[in-house]
Amino acid sequence: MGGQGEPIIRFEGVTKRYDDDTVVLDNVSFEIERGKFYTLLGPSGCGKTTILRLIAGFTEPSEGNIWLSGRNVNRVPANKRQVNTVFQDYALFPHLNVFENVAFGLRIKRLNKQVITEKVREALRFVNLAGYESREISEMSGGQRQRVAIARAIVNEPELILLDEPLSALDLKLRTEMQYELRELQRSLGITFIFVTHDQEEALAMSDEIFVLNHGKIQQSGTPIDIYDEPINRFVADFIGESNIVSGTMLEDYLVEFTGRRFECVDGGFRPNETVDVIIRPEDLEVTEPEAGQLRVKVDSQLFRGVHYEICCYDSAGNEWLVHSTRRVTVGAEIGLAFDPEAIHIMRHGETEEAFDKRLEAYQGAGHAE
Ligand SMILES: Nc1ncnc2c1ncn2[C@@H]1O[C@H](COP(=O)(O)OP(=O)(O)OP(=O)(O)O)[C@@H](O)[C@H]1O
Repeated sequence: MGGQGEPIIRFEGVTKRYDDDTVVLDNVSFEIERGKFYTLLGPSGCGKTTILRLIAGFTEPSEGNIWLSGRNVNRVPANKRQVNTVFQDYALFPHLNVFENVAFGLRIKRLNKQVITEKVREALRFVNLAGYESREISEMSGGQRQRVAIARAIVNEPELILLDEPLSALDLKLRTEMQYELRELQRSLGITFIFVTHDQEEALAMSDEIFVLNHGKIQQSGTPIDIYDEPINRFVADFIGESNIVSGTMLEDYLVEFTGRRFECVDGGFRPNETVDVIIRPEDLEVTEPEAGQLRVKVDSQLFRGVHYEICCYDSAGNEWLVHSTRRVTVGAEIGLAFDPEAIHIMRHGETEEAFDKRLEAYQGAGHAE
């Protein structure tokens, strides 16, 4: 096994192609550090499960290399890898009780009886299921089954646990509880978790690092705050939360034009007069009197959402603006919308992280600060 500084997983130019030549992962490279909670986030079919299957060894890359703790595992079978997977349907054995489900892997390893009992009890304590040892799986609720599946993974003391949409079968309340519990469990065990979900709120709440995927490519990776605050392209901005996205022109560094007006912003590094996507989050727009805002819009509809009103408006060019405001407005009225330069996020249309990094490097190389 590699040293502490070594990433636990490294993908280098990994492409996965199926027989009919469909490319489901396209030249993907990333590193996973030890002891963190990672999330693979993206819409259905974007390649999340394929990445987990490649890590676990259930499938091989068509091109590129995969390293686990510094060792190339391209041809290493699943049972020779120190990886445990928690599947969406938990894949528990219905004919075995809770204890035997958790003990299964240890029995295969032929550990002695007393060691098995101790380890299973400890794993069940960790997931708050002490006392449930002799229960049948059919007598357990969805959330409890989920915990059994996790106990079964952690009892093997793996360095890495892969979780493929493990919360998707649970109702909203239980799901939120389990999100919290899983996060706490990962922190206290210090094991690397790689969690797959298509739910952006879940990803934001749980992760140290998120990889946003689309069409077999990593669109952006970073902390939840990085990804939420500085989405790299229209896809990420849209996928990660509600956003207002309009077309604009970058006139020069820190000056952008959209809706026929010029606005100061905090982004640079674009070509003069480059067409860009301009993004402003609904919560960054403030409702003002019509003449006091930078934008003048007409209110089309308003919904009460508990913590705020969700207001849908249109400007005179026909652009839709979604606003989250604690202030109630009148449908049909004209209002103003105010925002800070920091609230304006500028993106090159369809730009990937790789292209973004190159652009930023060139920009900084030309003597600009970030
Ligand atoms: N054995 C296979 N043969 C051919 N195509 C496959 C195979 N397995 C997966 N695919 C295709 O690969 C693509 C990516 O699948 P994958 O399961 O990785 O997506 P996902 O992001 O996990 O989606 P979901 O959220 O729906 O589970 C899909 O278009 C899928 O149809």
